[in-house]
Amino acid sequence: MKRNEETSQQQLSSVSPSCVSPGSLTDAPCAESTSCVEENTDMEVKQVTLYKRSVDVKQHKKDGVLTSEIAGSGLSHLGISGNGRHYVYCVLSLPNHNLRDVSVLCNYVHLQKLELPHNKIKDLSCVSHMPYLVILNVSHNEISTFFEFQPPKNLTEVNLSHNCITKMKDLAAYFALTKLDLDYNSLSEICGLQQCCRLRHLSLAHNKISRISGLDGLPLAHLCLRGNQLERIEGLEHLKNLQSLDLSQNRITSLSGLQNLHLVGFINLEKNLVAEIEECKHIHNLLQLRDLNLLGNPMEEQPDYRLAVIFLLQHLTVLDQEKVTAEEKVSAVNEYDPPLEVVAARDHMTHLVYELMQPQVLYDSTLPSADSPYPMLVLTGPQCCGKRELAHRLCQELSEYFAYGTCHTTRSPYFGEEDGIDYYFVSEEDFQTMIHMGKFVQTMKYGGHNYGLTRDAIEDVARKGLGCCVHMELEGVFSLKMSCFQPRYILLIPTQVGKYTDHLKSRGLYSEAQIDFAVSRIELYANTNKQRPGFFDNVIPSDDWEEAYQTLRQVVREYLLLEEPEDRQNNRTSLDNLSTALHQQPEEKPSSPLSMSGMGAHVSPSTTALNPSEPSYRSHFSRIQAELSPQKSLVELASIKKREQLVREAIVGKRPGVYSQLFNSSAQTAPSSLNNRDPGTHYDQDSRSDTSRASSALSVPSSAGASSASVELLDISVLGQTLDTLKDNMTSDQMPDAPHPGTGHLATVASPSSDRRPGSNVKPILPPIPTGRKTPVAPSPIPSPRPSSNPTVEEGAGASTEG
Ligand SMILES: Nc1ncnc2c1ncn2[C@@H]1O[C@H](COP(=O)(O)OP(=O)(O)OP(=O)(O)O)[C@@H](O)[C@H]1O
Repeated sequence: MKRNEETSQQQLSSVSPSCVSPGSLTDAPCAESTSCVEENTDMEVKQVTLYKRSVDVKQHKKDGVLTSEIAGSGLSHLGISGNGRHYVYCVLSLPNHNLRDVSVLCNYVHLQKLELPHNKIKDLSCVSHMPYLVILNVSHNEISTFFEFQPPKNLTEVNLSHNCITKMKDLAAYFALTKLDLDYNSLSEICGLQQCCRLRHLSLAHNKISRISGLDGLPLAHLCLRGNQLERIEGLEHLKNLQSLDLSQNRITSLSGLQNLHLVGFINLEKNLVAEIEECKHIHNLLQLRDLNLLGNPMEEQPDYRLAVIFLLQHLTVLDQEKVTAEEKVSAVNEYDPPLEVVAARDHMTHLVYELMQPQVLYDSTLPSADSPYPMLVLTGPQCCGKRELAHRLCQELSEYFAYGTCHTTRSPYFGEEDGIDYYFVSEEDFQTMIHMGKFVQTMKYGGHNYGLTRDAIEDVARKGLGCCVHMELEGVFSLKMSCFQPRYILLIPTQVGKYTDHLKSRGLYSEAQIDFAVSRIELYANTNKQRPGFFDNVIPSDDWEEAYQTLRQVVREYLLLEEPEDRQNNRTSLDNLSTALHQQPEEKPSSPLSMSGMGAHVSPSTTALNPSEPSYRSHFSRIQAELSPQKSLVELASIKKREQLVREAIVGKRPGVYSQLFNSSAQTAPSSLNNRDPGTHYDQDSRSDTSRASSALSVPSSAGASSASVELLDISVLGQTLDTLKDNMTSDQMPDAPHPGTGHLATVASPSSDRRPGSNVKPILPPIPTGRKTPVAPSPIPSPRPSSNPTVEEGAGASTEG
C-alpha cells in the first residue's frame, strides 16, 4: 500500500496532491509482478527517490517550507472523493516538522483532517481551500490571528491551543463547530461565539480571562477556564447543558453563580480562594454533581472540612479526587443532622453509662427493671401546645392514679412558675453535674436550654404508688423509648397554625424565630405520626385546650378502664376526627387551616365537619384505620378482639386466671416479694398475675398495640379498677397470700423472676409502683410500714433500674 501511496504521489499533480484516480491505484500492484531486471531497476528508482526525499526533508526543515513530497509522507486514510471518481487522502498529519510555510496545502482540497501541531506556522490561509475539512489541529504553532481562513462548511473541531492569539472574533460563519480548544493563548475576553449553536466543548485554559462572558445560550457540555484570572463565577446561569466545568487555578472566592447548573456532574475548583465551607450551599441543589475538586482552597484548613462538605453535598461520590465512602456519608449525617433515633441513642447511651458508673444509684432505685416496666404517661407535642397545663390538670383530677413528674431545666422561671412544681430550675453547671452523676433518664436541648427528666423525679412519684405523668418534646420521647420505661405517649398537636401562632405570641415570651421554630415542628410531629404508625398511642388536636382536655381525660380514663367500653367510641372518634381531618383533601375542605406536606393533607380540628353518616367519612375512617394501625390481618384483629373480651371477663372475675400467663409475660411490680415468702407458702398465680397487671398499666409498648383501641384496652384495663374489682370478686381463699389492708397489698405480689442484686438489702424499702387507684374499698397503695416479721422484703425491694 505504501508503494501505492508513493506511486500516487507521482501521479496526483494533475488533479490534486491528495487525489488519486482509482485506476492508477489498482494498476500499481500489477507492475510489481514483472521480471527481476525490472525489479532491480525499481529498487534503484526507489533508492533515488528516498535519497531525494531525505534531501528535501533537510531542506524544508531548514527553511520550513512544506513541499508536496513531504506533504505526501503525511497523508493517510484513503477515501473516495465526493464525486466518486477518485480515491483521496482524507488525513494529513505532519507534527513536529518545523514547518513555517504550508501554502502547498492549498492543493490538498480533499483533506478532512489536518494535523500540524508543534510547528512554526503563522499563516493558515491554505485551509480556505479545504472545503471538506472537519478537524483542524494546529496547536503549538505561532498563529496570532483567529480563524483567518474561509470557513470549511463542516469544520467541527479546531485546536488552536498553545498559539499567540490575543483576540477572538465573530465565528458566526463557523456554525458547525462543536469543539474549540484555545488553551494557552493570550485571550482576555470570550466573545464571538454566540452563533456557534453546536458548540459543546470549549476550552480556554491558561489565558488572561478575568470575566466569564459571551457564553449565554451556548449548548456547552464541557467548559474549561482553568488558569485564568477569574475572581467570581458569573455568566454561567444559562448554560443549562453544562456537565463538566473546570475553573481551577483562578482566584475565585465564592461558589455563588453555580446554582443553576443542574446537569453538571463534575466541577473542578482546585487552587482557588474559597475559604468558607458554607459556600458549598450554593451547589447544594446540583443533584447531578458527583465529582467535586476543592483541593488547595483555604477552606481545606477548616476542621472537619471533608465531613462538612460531604454533609452539605450528600450526592457526591468523589471529593478532592478521593472516593466518598458510605461510612463517610453516614458519619457526616450523624454529625451535622443526626436523625432523631441517633440523637436519642446518644442521649440514652450517655445517661446509661453515667448511671452505670454510679453503683449507689444503680442499686438505689425502686423503679423496675427492663422486664418490669414502670407505668408512665407522656404528653408530647410542640412547645406551648398546652401539654404542660393539661398534664397538671390531669394529675389533679386523677390524683389517685397520676402525679406530675417534674423535669429539670436550665432556663430561668417565667413569671408565675414555681421551682419544683413546673420545673426544677437549675444552673447549667448543676445540670451538667447531674448528667455526670447519672441522674437523668433523658435530656434534651431546646431553645438553647437544657431539659431533663431525672430518675429521682420519677421515683418521687413512684414512691407515692402512682403513675408518673410528664410532658416533653419529641426528642425526649425517642430517648424515653430506648429506656426500660414504656409509657403511653399522647401527642397533642395544633392543627390550626394561625391559632397556635397567636397563642405563642400572646404569651409574650418568644421571639419571632422561636415562634417560627415551634410552628415548623408541627410538621415534624405530624410526619412522625404518619411515618410511624403506633408511635403515639393517641393523637389529640390541641387547638382548643378545653376540648383537648376532655378528650385526653376520656382517653386516659379509658386506659384506666374507668369508661365503659362503648364510651371509648367517643375517644376513638376524636382521634379519627383528627386523622380524618388530616386526610381531608383541599377540595373537600377548602378552609383547612393547616397544610401538612408530610401528611399530604390538611388538618382541621373541626369535628362538626365530619359526619359519620357521610360516605366520605366512612372511606376516610377505613383509610385512617389502615394508616394508624399496624398492619393487621382480619384474622389478627378477630383474635385481638377475642382476647380483649377474655381479658375483660378475667378482670371482672368471670374467668379468673385465664390470662395469668399473659400477665406473667408482661410487666411485674418492682419489689420481688417472692424472696420474702415463706418457702413453704403456695404461690398464687392468679393473684400474682392480676397484680402485676397493675404495674403494667400504661406500659405495654405501643408497638404491641400501636394506636389500635382494642389493644390499648387490653393493656390499660389493668390499672386501677382491676385491683378493686378483683379484690371485690376474689375471696380470701382465692388469694391465700393476700395481705391485710393497709399493709401494702402489692408488697406481697410475687415476682418470681426478680433478681436480688448485690447491695439491694442495704437500701431503704421503697414502695411498689403503682398499686392502682386509691379508693375507699381498696387499701392505699402508698407504702405502709412493712411488717417487721417480714424482714426479707428489704432484700427484694431494691430492684435495679434499666440496664
Ligand atoms: N425533659 C424534657 N425532655 C424533652 N423535652 C422537654 C423536657 N421538659 C420539657 N420539655 C419540653 O421543652 C419545651 C420547652 O419547654 P418550656 O417549658 O421552656 O416551654 P413552654 O414555652 O413553657 O412550653 P410548654 O407550655 O409546652 O411547656 C416544651 O415543649 C416542653 O414540653
